[in-house]
Order: sequence, then structure tokens, then C-alpha cells
Amino acid sequence: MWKFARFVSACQLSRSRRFSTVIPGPCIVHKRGADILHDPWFNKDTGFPLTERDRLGLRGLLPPRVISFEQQYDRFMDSYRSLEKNTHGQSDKVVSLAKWRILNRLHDRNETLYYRVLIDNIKEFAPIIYTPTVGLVCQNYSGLFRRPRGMYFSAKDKGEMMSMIYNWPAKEVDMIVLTDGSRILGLGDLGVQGIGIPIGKLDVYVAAAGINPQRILPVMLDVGTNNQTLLGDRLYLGLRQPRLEGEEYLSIVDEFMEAVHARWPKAIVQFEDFQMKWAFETLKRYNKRFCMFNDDIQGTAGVALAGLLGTVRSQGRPLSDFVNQKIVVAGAGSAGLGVLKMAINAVAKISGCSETAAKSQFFLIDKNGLVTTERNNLDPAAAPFAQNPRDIDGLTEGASIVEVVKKVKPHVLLGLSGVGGIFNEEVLKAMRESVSTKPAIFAMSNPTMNAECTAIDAFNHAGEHIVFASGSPFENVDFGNGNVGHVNQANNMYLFPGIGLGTLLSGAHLITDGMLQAAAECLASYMSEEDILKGILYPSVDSIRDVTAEVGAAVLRAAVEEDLAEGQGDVGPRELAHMSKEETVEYVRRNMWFPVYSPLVHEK
Ligand SMILES: NC(=O)c1ccc[n+]([C@@H]2O[C@H](COP(=O)([O-])OP(=O)(O)OC[C@H]3O[C@@H](n4cnc5c(N)ncnc54)[C@H](O)[C@@H]3O)[C@@H](O)[C@H]2O)c1
Ligand SMILES: O=C(O)C[C@H](O)C(=O)O
Ligand SMILES: [Mg+2]
Repeated sequence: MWKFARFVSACQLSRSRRFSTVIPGPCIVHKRGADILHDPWFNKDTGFPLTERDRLGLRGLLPPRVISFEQQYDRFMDSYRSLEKNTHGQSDKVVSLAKWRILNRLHDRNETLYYRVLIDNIKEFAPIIYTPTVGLVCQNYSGLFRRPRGMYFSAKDKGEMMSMIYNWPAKEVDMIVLTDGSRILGLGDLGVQGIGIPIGKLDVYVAAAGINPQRILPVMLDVGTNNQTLLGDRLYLGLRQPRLEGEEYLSIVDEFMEAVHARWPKAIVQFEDFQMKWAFETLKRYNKRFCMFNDDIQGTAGVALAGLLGTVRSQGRPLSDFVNQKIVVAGAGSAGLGVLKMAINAVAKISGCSETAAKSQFFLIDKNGLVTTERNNLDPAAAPFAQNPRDIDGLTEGASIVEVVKKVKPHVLLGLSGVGGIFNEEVLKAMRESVSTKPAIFAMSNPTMNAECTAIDAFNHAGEHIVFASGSPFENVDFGNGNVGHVNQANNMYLFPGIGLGTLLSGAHLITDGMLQAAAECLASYMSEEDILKGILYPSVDSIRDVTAEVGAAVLRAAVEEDLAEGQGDVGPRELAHMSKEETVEYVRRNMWFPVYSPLVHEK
């Protein structure tokens, strides 16, 4: 048996099969006794072997029987299944929150077991720890709050952040997800309650990219809230003041970024769910100075572009035909504009034409209808994508979605508006006139109730031959005739973990457009022709570790090509540059943390 065993390094472990064949390296712990039991990073509950109980002063603090990791795992899954049974018939909200609570309790108690059940059951648990349930959790956060997770920097901490950052107990941090809570999914300003989003995103980082959970940090920048309901709620846990604006706001974000950089110069900061004006402004302000990216603008753009290229292949057409695809985007916010920028750039590259010429196939709609150059007070961010009404026969400024769809007959109708149901029956029926043999409908807004349409409505009204994708998961649709409509999940979760991991392993100190484009191209080429022709544009969430390894390798190789890779640990830029594509994927895979109990070694 021993000869099949492999050693893996300390707390940084590589992937193994279920519960056998790995002898994990030791993990250093600076505490003893009950303090270990109360620390979810090290706690093994009843899983501490007797010798370890002796060494760490745990004897007598636990019931005598030692329960194996596998038995603990099964026990948790049994309780989860009984909870499902016991809540059967109750409202979706009650059931989802009960499921989140049982997972959250485990997260707070024993991270190794938590991440193991999460990784092994990612498809089932992603909708609980991520969209859609994470939205519900944020809406109810002040009431659900039991224990803090991550760090909270508020407007009241001005001048203190440089020292506060040292309050975080881990020596090293690789990945930070930061929000100011101002645009949580499609739910608007949720103030401090938005902390659920960085927590959920980082759970996906651990599950998909194998970032070590001891090296992640969810952060809330609480600069107040303009949500009147929260301000009036006596249990609200954030600052009870209106949001800071202008220079006052930016000075808080600046101070935070400087503090992070001072303590962990190589940590990657993912900006998440900032309202549009600050999403664009902070990206421009920091992306040449710090290792950061904005997931809603850049991660979403890559995932959407991969899907758009997939829709071309799903029609049996060559990718070069992307330049002829007519695409209507509903939503001119950080996500919609990010998608347009990247897609237009791709058209220009494929066709060799200018970006101005490339944009003629794209139609942008916001809450006031079709965006044209005739718009009063045209938002400068949307201006590059505004159509000139003279070029679009029969459509005028402010035309409604249904008018645009009827006139343009687009290949793709894509929603990033945050408004549920705007692809109504009339709009979806209008998509039947699409010039495409496989019209595509992307209802990408989150959470589920904010999706522009449901999967059932899309297939019912637009036809069984469409390609459908949504930001939050929907069940596949059974047509009752032996055929099934496939539901894709077009969510930035397919890219951000690989962007983070690839950047980390490359040792690059910036995230460039080239690295992001490599991520998108990798995802676009991930699916087989056979799947794509069936309308399957994205992999199943079950294979997210595999996708992430490929995306991470693509990002790493792009950093090498751009001469930005400084390497990490023993693997320097020269070693990275000499790795083949396959070796890079293997290198990324080997560096994914995988949860097993490591022997704990006490050090003062
Ligand atoms: N699937 C994903 O991976 C993904 C990624 C990022 C964002 N999103 C979702 O996209 C949505 C928007 O995010 P954002 O950051 O761009 O928000 P945002 O607030 O910056 O922008 C929303 C945009 O939608 C427009 N809009 C509002 N009502 C509309 C209507 N009736 N018709 C057409 N447009 C309308 C607004 O004018 C605005 O331009 C959110 O629900 C978010 O959850 C999904
Ligand atoms: O959080 C998600 O599920 C995707 C995206 O980042 C969003 O803001 O909706
Ligand atoms: Mg987001």
C-alpha cells in the first residue's frame, strides 16, 4: 500500500483522488488545545488522531472515538439530505436559506471538510454559496450574521488602514475580493451586507482554482449606503450614513489599495459589484499600478465573448462569420459595456477592420431604450457604442427592445440589465424572426429573479431550436417530445478563478488585456464541435477545476509572452518560459490546493 502513497507539501496540497493514496505534508500551527478546535483552518473535529490529540493538548477535549474524514464527510452529507427531506414543500427561500445555513456552519467550524464537500458537489452547492442564494443571503445578512468573515474597512477607518491590514491573522494573502456593496448582483445597493459576494466568489476560487483558503481575504469597503430601507433598519450592521462621493470616496479606496500593497505586494485584488461609475473609474485608476481586475467588466466580457463565438459555431459557421452576427445587448452598465468593448475588439481583429466599422452590427439598449448618438446627455461610457440613427433604417433613438428585435432580427439577444422579465413574450416571439438558424438568448442578469427571462419562457416563445444561456442556473427544459432544451450557465465563474490563479503562478504584477483575452479564447475553444452543435456552449459546473486549469495556463502563458512573468517560489520566469502548453496546464493543476487533513505540528 505504501508504495502508492505520495507526499504532498504542507498546507499547499495538490489534487488527489477521494480519501486515499495521499500522505499530506505537515502543517505548522501556532496554537494549542481548545484554540485549535475553535480555528476552522486547523480544526478536524472528531478527526484528530489520538497521537495528535496528545501532541496538541487536545486529550479530553473531544469524545474518545476518532472519526475518519470519510465518515465525517458522509455524516455531513447525510444531514444535508435529511434537511432536504425535512424542508420538502416549504418555500424556495426557506429551503435555500436552510441549506446555506448548514453549509455556513460547517464553513465556520471546519474549513477542510467544508471545502471538500464543496469541491466534490460543486454543481449542487454552487447555487447555495454563489448565485442565486448568495443574493438572498446578502439581502438578509444583518439578521443572519453570527460570526465575521473577512475584513471590514469603513469610512470611519480613514488614516488607520495601513495598520488595520496587519490585524488579518494570515501571514500571506494571494487573493482578495473587494466590494463596496453598491451594486450587488441585480439587487442594487446593499451596503455592508454585500460582504456575502466576496465570500461567495472566494469560495469559488478555492473550489475551482484551488487557491489555499488560508490565503484568501474577502473585503468590504463600507462607505455608507443610499438604501433607505437599510438605513432605517435598526439591525443594519453597516455605517448609517449616505455613501461617500467624489474625492472622499476615492481617498478611501486609495488608502485600502496602498495598505494591501504594502503588506502583500503580490496579492491580486478582484473588484466586484461596484456601481458602474466606480467600477470604470477604479479600473482605470489602478490597473497600471496594482495587480487587479474588475470581474463584472472584464471577467463577464470574456465569458460572454466565449459564448458569442460559440453561437457562431453552433450555427455550423466558421468563426470568421462572427463579423456578420447581429447582436443586441440590453444593459449599458459595467457588464454590458465590458462585453461590447471586448466583442467589438474581436470583430475588428477577425475582420481586420477598424473598431468603428466593427460596431455597426451591435445594438445597445438601456433603461431609456436604444442608445443612439441623438441621446440627450449621452453617457460618455456608452457613447462609443451608440448607433447613428441615419445608419439604422427605421429605428430611432429610444426604440424599445421589441422594436429593435423586430427590425434587426438579431442572431443574439443578450441581457445584462439587472431587470427580471424584460425579455417578455412579445420580445421572445420576435426572436422567431431572427436571421440565425439558431437564434441565441442570453439572460445573464443575476440572481434568478432578475434574469431577463426564464429558460422555459425562452424555449416556449422563441422556439425549441434556440441556444439559451443564463447567469444563474435553470434546469434544462423537457419539451415532452423526447427532446430537451439545454440550459447553459453564462457566468463569470468560468473565468475569474483561472484569471486569478494564472496571474498568481505567473508572478506578474499586472493583469493585462492580453492575459484576459487569452482567458476568453481558452474558454471559447474548450467545448467540442459536437457539444457546440447541440447548443452546449459552456462546460458543466462539475468540470470547473478542469476548465480553470486550462484558463489559468492560458493566462500564465500570456503573461510569459508579454514578459511580465516573474515566477513564483522555485519556479522562475525561465522555467515558465520553457514549459510546453501541456506542461503549463499540468503545472497549474499541481498547484491547486486540495483539502485533506494534514498532520498539525505545533510551533511557538
Ligand atoms: N452572468 C454574469 O456573469 C454577470 C456578470 C456581471 C453582471 N451580471 C449581471 O448583470 C446585471 C447588470 O450588471 P451591471 O454591473 O452592468 O449593472 P449596472 O447597474 O452598471 O447596469 C445596468 C444597466 O441596465 C440598464 N437597464 C435598466 N433597465 C433596463 C431595461 N428595462 N431595459 C434595458 N436596459 C435596462 C441600465 O440603464 C444600465 O445601463 C446584474 O444583474 C448583474 O448581476 C451578470
Ligand atoms: O456574481 C455572479 O454570479 C456574477 C456576476 O459577478 C454578477 O455580478 O452578477
Ligand atoms: Mg459581480
